Amino acid sequence: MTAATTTHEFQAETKKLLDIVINSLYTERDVFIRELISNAADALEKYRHESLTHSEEELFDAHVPLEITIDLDEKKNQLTITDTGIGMTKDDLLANLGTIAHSGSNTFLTQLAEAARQDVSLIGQFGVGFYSAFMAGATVRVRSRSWDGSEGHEWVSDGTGTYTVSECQGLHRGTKVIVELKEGCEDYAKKWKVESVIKQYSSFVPFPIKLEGETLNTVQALWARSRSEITDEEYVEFYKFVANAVDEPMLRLHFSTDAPLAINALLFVPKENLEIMGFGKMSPGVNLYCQRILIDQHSENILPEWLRFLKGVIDSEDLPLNISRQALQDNALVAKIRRVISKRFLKFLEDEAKKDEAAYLEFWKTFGIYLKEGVTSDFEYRTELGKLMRFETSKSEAGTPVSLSDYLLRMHPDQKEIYYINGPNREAIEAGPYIEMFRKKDVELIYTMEPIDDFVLSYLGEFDGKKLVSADKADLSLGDDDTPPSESDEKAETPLDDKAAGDLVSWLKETLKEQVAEVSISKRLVDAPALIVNPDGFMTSSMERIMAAGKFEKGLKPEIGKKNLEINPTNPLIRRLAELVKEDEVFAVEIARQIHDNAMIQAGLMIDPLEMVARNYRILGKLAG
Ligand SMILES: Nc1ncnc2c1ncn2[C@@H]1O[C@H](COP(=O)(O)OP(=O)(O)OP(=O)(O)O)[C@@H](O)[C@H]1O
Repeated sequence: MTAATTTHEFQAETKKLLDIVINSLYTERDVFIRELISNAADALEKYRHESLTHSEEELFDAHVPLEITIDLDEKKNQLTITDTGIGMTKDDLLANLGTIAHSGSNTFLTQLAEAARQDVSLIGQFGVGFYSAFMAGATVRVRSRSWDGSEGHEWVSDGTGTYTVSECQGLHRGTKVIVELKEGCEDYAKKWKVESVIKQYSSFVPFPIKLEGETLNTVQALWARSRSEITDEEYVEFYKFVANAVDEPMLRLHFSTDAPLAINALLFVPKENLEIMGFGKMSPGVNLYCQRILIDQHSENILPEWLRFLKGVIDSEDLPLNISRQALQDNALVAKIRRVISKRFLKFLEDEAKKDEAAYLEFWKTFGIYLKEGVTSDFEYRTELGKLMRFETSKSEAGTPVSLSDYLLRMHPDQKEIYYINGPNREAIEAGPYIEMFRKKDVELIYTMEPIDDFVLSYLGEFDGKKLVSADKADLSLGDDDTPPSESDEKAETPLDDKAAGDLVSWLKETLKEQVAEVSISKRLVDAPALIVNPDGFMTSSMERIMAAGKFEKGLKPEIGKKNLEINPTNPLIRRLAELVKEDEVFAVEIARQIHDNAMIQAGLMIDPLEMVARNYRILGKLAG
């Protein structure tokens, strides 16, 4: 150390991260070698990128080969990883190795702590990064010199609370990370151990990794090789490398095109969906290459956001090598590649489903939510995505969703629309009033049981030329014969006569004028006394409920638009109500309000249950005498 040594505190989040790394993740220590090699490879990629856009005179140490060297010293119990990459200036050291680069680092920390608690093997996918060095290191020294040739510096810390930075002369370009190993970590100074870790995690690093003079990896771009030459094992190894995964992928797509664009893509669908497991929104997992040179890691531009669950590599020779990351955002060529690959991937899923529907359903269960997100956020792929949607229906088995194409095959010849209804689960839907007429007429009804589903179907609008219509729509018609059961059904009650029905409707309109927009005689109810339907042509009850819940969370008063009430003139309660209006109007009002509330509950729209409970007790009290 020279006199110019300065001491610095780690940022609060960094301290927390170090604490997790040192105290909770020690069972996964091997990871630190992978993380440091991956940082070295990133630094080399960055240097290579700079070297493409600068002349040799502008580059410090331009002649030094691009590689990663690992040296071990058993006597000193020490492991050193050196790269000839872009290096860091003093400011870079302070900014990068004192703070956490992640945006939303607090959320990240909570998720990481949770992952450490649940299953430490998940942490690889979070990328703990440089700080993982402290899993095995008692002291970590980083000597670095930037590609701009400014003086080098040394950063030193024992990971507890502070670090020092001092000038360090005579360094080459790049970074040297010296890990002075803890007691119990002696193996990381032994060749057999380090070699096995590198072979397991880092065989696809695109720069030579030299361990004590011996090159361990064959630098290769797997995706650029022909499919027939690649073994399944190689694919799996590569997947583990790009996805930081420990298991095998669920699906794999490797394809290349020459026209209209030269693209080579190797994409994987993982087995698990960390996002639905509660680990927050995933960042994209596909890296963009041009002529086998990394242009954009975890690229946000090369695929639409809803395909963020994919891992892998996309390589296109058509992109300019020196394109900057900012320029990728609105580059027309990138947009074109995005379209070609997204369509190709969706076609792949369609083919997979044709080959093996059961296997596709596994995918659908885990990742279907992203395809639904695609429907609601990306108009472009609606037709393709429509074919990939799966829902349970009145004719599917419970737990086995079916495609819209299956639905079409079973449609009645004169049926013009595809129908769906939302509910919390199959039982609730089947016990509700909306399904009655569909059951009677043997018309298949799709059950939308996820909150997002009605939005998805509403965005889809139609499938194969048939409109998608919610069964809670007011002016729904299932064909000519809309009358409830009559002669054919022996148990059927005689309906109210027209005059009595008309009077009851007028009375209900007046009595419930604060609650409903319209009251009418139902053409679709079979057994239930009443149901709520939507005069709104776009929103379904489920959509309104979600919007209302959103408002409620923001502290705003949720408002549900007025609905229509349909009553069933053959239902005994409704027929009795018509008489009760004349005998005991006060009580009739209570019953009418309760019928309305019950129908609202069945529509999933009950907002103030307390008022209803009070009324319910009054009715029970009266009945009990
Ligand atoms: N060998 C290195 N050469 C140059 N810069 C480095 C090197 N190692 C780390 N850095 C710098 O330090 C930053 C922080 O590294 P760290 O590993 O903590 O996070 P990251 O690599 O950005 O993210 P992650 O590891 O989660 O992908 C890096 O972004 C990089 O700028």
